[in-house]
Amino acid sequence: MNKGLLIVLSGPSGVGKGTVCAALRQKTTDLVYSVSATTRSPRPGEVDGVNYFFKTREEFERMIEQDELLEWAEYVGNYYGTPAKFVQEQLDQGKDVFLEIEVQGAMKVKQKFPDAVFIFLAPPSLAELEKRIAGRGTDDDEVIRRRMQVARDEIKLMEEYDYIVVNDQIDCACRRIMSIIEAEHCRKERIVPQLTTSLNEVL
Ligand SMILES: Nc1nc2c(ncn2[C@@H]2O[C@H](COP(=O)(O)OP(=O)(O)O)[C@@H](O)[C@H]2O)c(=O)[nH]1
Ligand SMILES: Nc1ncnc2c1ncn2[C@@H]1O[C@H](COP(=O)(O)OP(=O)(O)O)[C@@H](O)[C@H]1O
Repeated sequence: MNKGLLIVLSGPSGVGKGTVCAALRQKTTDLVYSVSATTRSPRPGEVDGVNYFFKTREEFERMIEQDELLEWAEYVGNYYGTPAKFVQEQLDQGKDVFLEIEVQGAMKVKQKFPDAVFIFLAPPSLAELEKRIAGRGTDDDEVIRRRMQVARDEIKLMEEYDYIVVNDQIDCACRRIMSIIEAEHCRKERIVPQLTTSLNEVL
């Protein structure tokens, strides 16, 4: 078992993962956020090394070959992946690491880190999801159509997750995620090994 908690948040495009993560960042100081590598072009305002590490396809494929990624996936025509070294270093230091990734990648993390915590951020409805993707104004009609198609398949995998948080309101979704993390820290599998020293007379 890792010293820190690995928390994986997934959910369909447009459900509000980025928005909820930004709100979580403001409310929590004790989570470390992994920065992914991607071949997608930066959106206005996105900064290399902050939002993503922006890579060419050749650079990304080299990272795959050199086993630098904890997981990776191809999503709507682009590669996305989690740099492994940073995540492992933080977990080894006892830090809780937060990954915001799509569903195929989350399933790969599940194979490598069975004790990670998997949270699915669900939309209140498909109509609301489409409204949010379109309302964001970053994708053309064809990309919106493809993201909605992928979303249907992603929602089918919801059962594979430990927790489902409906993103009806940003603050409520954040509160639920923070409660899940808090509860996971109290799981006996995690806490008993830490208590064996302090409670050694009875344990
Ligand atoms: N597997 C995997 N998915 C990622 C990673 N980073 C981001 N994603 C996911 O890739 C999808 C597309 O991300 P992006 O292009 O930023 O669009 P948006 O999140 O839908 O606004 C989202 O579902 C992200 O959660 C990663 O490192 N690995
Ligand atoms: N709870 C919510 N209620 C209404 N709109 C939301 C909510 N959460 C996010 N949004 C909006 O939905 C759109 C998509 O959110 P975003 O965070 O970009 O999604 P994702 O990262 O999952 O693709 C944004 O315009 C955002 O402001």
